Amino acid sequence: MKVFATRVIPAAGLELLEKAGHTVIQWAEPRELTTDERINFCKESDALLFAGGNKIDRPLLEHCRHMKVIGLLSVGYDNVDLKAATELGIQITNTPGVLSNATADTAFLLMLSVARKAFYQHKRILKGEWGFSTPTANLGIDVEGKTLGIWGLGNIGYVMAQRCKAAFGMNIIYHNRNRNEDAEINLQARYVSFEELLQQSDVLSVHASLTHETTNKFNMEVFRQMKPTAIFINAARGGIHNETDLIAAIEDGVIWGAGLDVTNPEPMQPDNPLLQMPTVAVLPHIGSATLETRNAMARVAAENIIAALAGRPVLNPVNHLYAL
Ligand SMILES: NC(=O)C1=CN([C@@H]2O[C@H](COP(=O)(O)OP(=O)(O)OC[C@H]3O[C@@H](n4cnc5c(N)ncnc54)[C@H](O)[C@@H]3O)[C@@H](O)[C@H]2O)C=CC1
Ligand SMILES: O=C(O)C(=O)CO
Repeated sequence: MKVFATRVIPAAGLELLEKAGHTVIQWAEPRELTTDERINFCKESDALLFAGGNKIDRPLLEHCRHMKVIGLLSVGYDNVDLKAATELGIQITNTPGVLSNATADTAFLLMLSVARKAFYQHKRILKGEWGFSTPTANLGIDVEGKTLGIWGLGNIGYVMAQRCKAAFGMNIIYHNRNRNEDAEINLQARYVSFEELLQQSDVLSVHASLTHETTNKFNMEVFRQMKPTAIFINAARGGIHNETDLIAAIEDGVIWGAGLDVTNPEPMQPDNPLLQMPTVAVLPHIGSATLETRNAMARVAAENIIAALAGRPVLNPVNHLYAL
């Protein structure tokens, strides 16, 4: 059968699909597909492997109603209208677990980069501003022994907490939709209210999915409840924080700084004021972008598609999550 991939996909996934007898058509041009191109490819294909691009909305899904499955090359499913897909009988699958380590590593990298103003110091060197150093110049803040607050303690949040506990003996608090017993037992994580999370966290790392509940959650009213020394990390989705409020919060000293792997919109424009701030580190959504992880994600996405096309149950369905 014919599988259309919206980008060139990692070899591990391609090989699995081809070994299962499917023909994979990959969009290899360095530009976004037009709406008509997307519709035409979907009409001609039996499954879609969504590896990036514009939202899979109801109008596109109407052209995919003959498909058994759309496999996402991501764990996030906020870019799909799950309700429409479910109503049209199309299974949507994602790639949970295999990308947790790489994404948590990115959050960890951002945390240290902000605490030590690393991106800013790098830019100073590039501009020939190494200059005359003194004992009171270039000071960052320690994270050793401080309190890490995780908002959304699922797969990635757990690994971030684990890494911060092991490396820096950080005290872990969290707020989530449900309690996480593993984290409470193994990491001595303490469940707290959202308000307490804001008040107690020295580093607050966001790992919840983007939903109608989490959109714009971190706004000025929320930043004002945080410590003036707090570091805000978002390696989940840019829509969870309000960028205008984040800029103002850092400029006005409401919080210390921010590390972002995700922005709203993406890409962030080069003249964005966040990019000039000493206590800000921004990455271009590379959370899961390691060779090993992207191959693992491609394998999972391919296995889901192969199962659905063979009439077997898929491994990672997400249709049921649309009401959350
Ligand atoms: N930067 C990047 O490249 C990547 C970003 N992500 C993002 O990270 C998110 C999390 O991924 P996983 O940890 O694998 O998902 P997960 O489903 O294991 O964890 C998400 C957690 O957030 C919690 N949550 C959801 N809504 C909440 C709310 N309103 N209040 C409190 N907690 C809430 C859930 O209960 C769950 O425990 C994904 O949805 C995706 O958007 C994922 C992978 C890579
Ligand atoms: O998996 C996701 O949700 C991503 O953002 C990219 O890996």
